[in-house]
Amino acid sequence: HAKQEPFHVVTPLLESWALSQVAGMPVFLKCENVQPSGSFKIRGIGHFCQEMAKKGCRHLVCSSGGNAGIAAAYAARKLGIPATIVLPESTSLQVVQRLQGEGAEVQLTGKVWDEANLRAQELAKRDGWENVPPFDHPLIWSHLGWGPPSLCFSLSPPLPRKGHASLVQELKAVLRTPPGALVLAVGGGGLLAGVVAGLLEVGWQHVPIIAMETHGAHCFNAAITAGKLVTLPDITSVAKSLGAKTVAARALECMQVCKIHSEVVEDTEAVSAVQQLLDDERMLVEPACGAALAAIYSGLLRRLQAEGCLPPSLTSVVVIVCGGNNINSRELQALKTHLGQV
Ligand SMILES: COC[C@H](NCc1c(COP(=O)(O)O)cnc(C)c1O)C(=O)O
Repeated sequence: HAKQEPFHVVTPLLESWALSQVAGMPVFLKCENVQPSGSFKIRGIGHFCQEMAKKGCRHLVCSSGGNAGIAAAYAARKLGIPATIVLPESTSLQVVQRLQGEGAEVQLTGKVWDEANLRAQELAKRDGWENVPPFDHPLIWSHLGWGPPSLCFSLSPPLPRKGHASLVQELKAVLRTPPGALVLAVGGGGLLAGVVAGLLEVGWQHVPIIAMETHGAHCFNAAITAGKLVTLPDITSVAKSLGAKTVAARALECMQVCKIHSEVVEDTEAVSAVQQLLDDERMLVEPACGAALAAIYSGLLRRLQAEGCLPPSLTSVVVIVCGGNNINSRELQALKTHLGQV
């Protein structure tokens, strides 16, 4: 096999004057919203699909809240492999049309991602298709995960970073010195696991991570509080792309490797952050991404510093703008009306 180029692109790291004013320190935005599939997902999903194609996979099936599905459909088209994407019935027409535009077959089933995932697993079993996990697999993070992260990440040879971990390699190439903190959103925990893999790889495992969720999709925070994996009764947040009811086990294991602050914001704060990023930087992202931005816009970062959870002065903070396709101007207006934000 000739060396296959990854399907993701190197994304801009934008120093945001507006967000730096709000935070009182330099804020860098890692703009994963400009990935070809509309979110960071293509990093891990693209790598997974390329590995499956090498093994002769003949049909991909992926369950998704939308963005992993679009990444899988995009990768499948590039690989010339048929793809079936299974999503919750609440999936927007915009996402369904994008998936069909990528040539994928779309099946809508269940109220939340977990139910769509059961259907995808059935199809994979019945038809011998390869199931592309949206967040819970070492190839998505970029590692053949066996044993605790500290063991498997340190023992393995320094590989060219693939998967979601490739994002951290790009941060190192641009920043050279580590940021004071790194902010990201958590749904099933794949982005978190990939970023931790990348931080270990570049020797930045001491950089604190602020792991953001919205209330009603806070499966990671609930697991930390319980000290074990727990399953939320339902997903009640508007940030449907964070809508996994149980976080990946690897996300909890990452607590042993990096300093992770798990924080939960309200839907109103996440949607308000979406609006503020649009006004400040002229980029429109999903409420799932707004959850990460709310760490700055809601004053949470400053609060963590005031409470001594973070150093009082930080050289900089990187926010992963994860992007997402489940949004447009009409949907943003509908969300604001639904949440009582004029
Ligand atoms: C139900 O959905 C899970 C997954 N979305 C995950 C997701 C996340 C969280 O990433 P994770 O923690 O799941 O790796 C953040 N930001 C955006 C825009 C996302 O789409 C999906 O698309 O299937």
